[in-house]
Amino acid sequence: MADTAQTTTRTDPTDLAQRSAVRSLLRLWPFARPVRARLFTAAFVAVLASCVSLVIPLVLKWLVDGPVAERDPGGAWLGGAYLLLLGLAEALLFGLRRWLVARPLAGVEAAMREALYRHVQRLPVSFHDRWSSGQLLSRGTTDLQLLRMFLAFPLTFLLVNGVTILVGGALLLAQRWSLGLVLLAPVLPLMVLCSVFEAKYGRAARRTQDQLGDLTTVVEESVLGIRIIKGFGRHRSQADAFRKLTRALRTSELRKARLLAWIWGCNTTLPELAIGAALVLGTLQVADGALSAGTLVAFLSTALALRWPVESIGFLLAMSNEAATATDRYFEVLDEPAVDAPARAAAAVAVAAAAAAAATDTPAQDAAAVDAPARAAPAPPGLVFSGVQFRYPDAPPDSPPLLRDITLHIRPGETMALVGATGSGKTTLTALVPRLYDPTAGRISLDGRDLATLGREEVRALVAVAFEEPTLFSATAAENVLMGGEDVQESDFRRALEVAQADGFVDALPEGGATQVGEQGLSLSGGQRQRLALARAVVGRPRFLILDDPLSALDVHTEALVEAALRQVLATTTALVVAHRPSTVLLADRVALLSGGRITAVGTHHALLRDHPEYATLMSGEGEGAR
Ligand SMILES: Nc1ncnc2c1ncn2[C@@H]1O[C@H](COP(=O)(O)OP(=O)(O)OP(=O)(O)O)[C@@H](O)[C@H]1O
Repeated sequence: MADTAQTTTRTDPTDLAQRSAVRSLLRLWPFARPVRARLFTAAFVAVLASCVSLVIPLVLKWLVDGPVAERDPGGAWLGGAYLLLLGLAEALLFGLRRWLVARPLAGVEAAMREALYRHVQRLPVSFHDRWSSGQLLSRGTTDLQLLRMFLAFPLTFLLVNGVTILVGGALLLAQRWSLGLVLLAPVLPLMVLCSVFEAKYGRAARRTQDQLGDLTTVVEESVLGIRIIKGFGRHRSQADAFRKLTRALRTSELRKARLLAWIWGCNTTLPELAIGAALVLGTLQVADGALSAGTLVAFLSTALALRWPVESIGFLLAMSNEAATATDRYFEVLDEPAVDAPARAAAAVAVAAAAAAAATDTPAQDAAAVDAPARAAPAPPGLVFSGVQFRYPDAPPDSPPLLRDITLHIRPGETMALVGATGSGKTTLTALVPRLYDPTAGRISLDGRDLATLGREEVRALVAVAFEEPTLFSATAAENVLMGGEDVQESDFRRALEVAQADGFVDALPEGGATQVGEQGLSLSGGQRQRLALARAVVGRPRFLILDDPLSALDVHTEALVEAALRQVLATTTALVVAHRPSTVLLADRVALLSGGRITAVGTHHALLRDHPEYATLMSGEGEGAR
């Protein structure tokens, strides 16, 4: 998984070189827009606070040249009071800034997280095949935290520091232009150094954040696969993989720390040298009587007040770069096209092309050659596959399609068993019906309606599925079942439990249906999980039921009970059931044999046993690929 993540989510170094942090960060605007008033007010308040701090040196100048020089204690007390008030005002303004942004920015982070989650849910399964869960998790957690921190801190303070440095620089020049020039001498070299730093840090930040995603994947897999790890004694190899990744991450973090230390050093040393030089020159000028002591104090106080804004630019740039990287990573997911719209639009275009071609008999017919005949004729009721072809998006382009010219008609109310060797594509074929993937050619129709033109909601209302690997969520047993249908009644719930022979064990759970089944339902046995998944599939009384070997983890006795109950459900629905064993096949009215990517035979179990040696071998469990 970690490897997958590396190949699918790493950014090309040339992309990084061309990447502009500002352009990346500008993409945050739609999310920040609703709180823009607060953000702008907070920035204004912070600029005001910073300017207040620059007034302090001017009061000092007045204090030193006035009351102190004239030995006026009353004036000195007054000066002290002014300084205290200015300090207090600065602190209050900064406090106000923080109050202004804290709550709205938590809202921005939540909205971005919600948008990401919603979008991830709508992304095609092929996206999830490519992306590791850790990379998605780290985008939804660490990256979004970085973005909130950027909006709260560097975004404001880069502006505040910029304004402070400009105003402070003007004050320095106004107080003593020759000393001001000495002090501002490092500005140009620092700007060059900062831009070099920014480019290098951007690359290091990207690497670190990707590595963090890989690490999250390994941790997640280790937690979910703890039984396998313990069962096979794989602690050491898992620990080695983890250590390798943590070391790589540590190296990247150290590189970032080194870069930060380097820019911090430059941002501290060069201004300090300039202040030192200005101090020496200023003292000589005071000694010569060319400069008042108060002006020198004010000058140096202003210079010292500018120290923090200059020094902090390094880490503000670092945080901004990390935020730009986090934005890129966030939008890499958000920019992925979601399932429904394009597929439906494409289908509509193809249907229109076929209809137009059929009407005019123009060359457009060739363009829609694969689909046109199937689309022109209305499909009969039931579940119909017409010339369906499928290739996984990540399969090599020169490889033959996994499914080719699949043509199959499951009549309304009929149950069709799908039999084939391991890896022949049975699961893939069933995955096309709930539109987990769309066929690369051909058409599937449900009661005459083209599947490609149906929205997710419509497909979900018509089709229910139970996969071989039953997935449960960390919720109660009842919630896991009820998510299989809309507006499900208590009576439907009990019926579904009975059909799946799950009522006995669910009632025996400490809190019955209200018992939490734990992450992935791991607190239940494999057979219990499968029965709950089956109950979920039948609870909504779907018109079309897709079962992928749903009885494989049941003991012989329970399997017989579930089969008996399933027969009743199958009698009222149109079903496609992947079957590996004769007992499951016997639930079906007819059987389709999938071989070499095609349906090579359709008939009753007994007829196929008699006429098709391949089928007989599969059912006897003798074939190499049979299960
Ligand atoms: N997401 C995917 N991306 C690329 N190839 C895949 C993907 N999922 C499955 N395949 C490949 O497609 C082929 C068919 O897999 P599928 O799971 O449909 O077979 P199956 O007949 O259901 O097998 P089994 O009986 O073992 O469950 C396999 O060679 C598999 O490696």
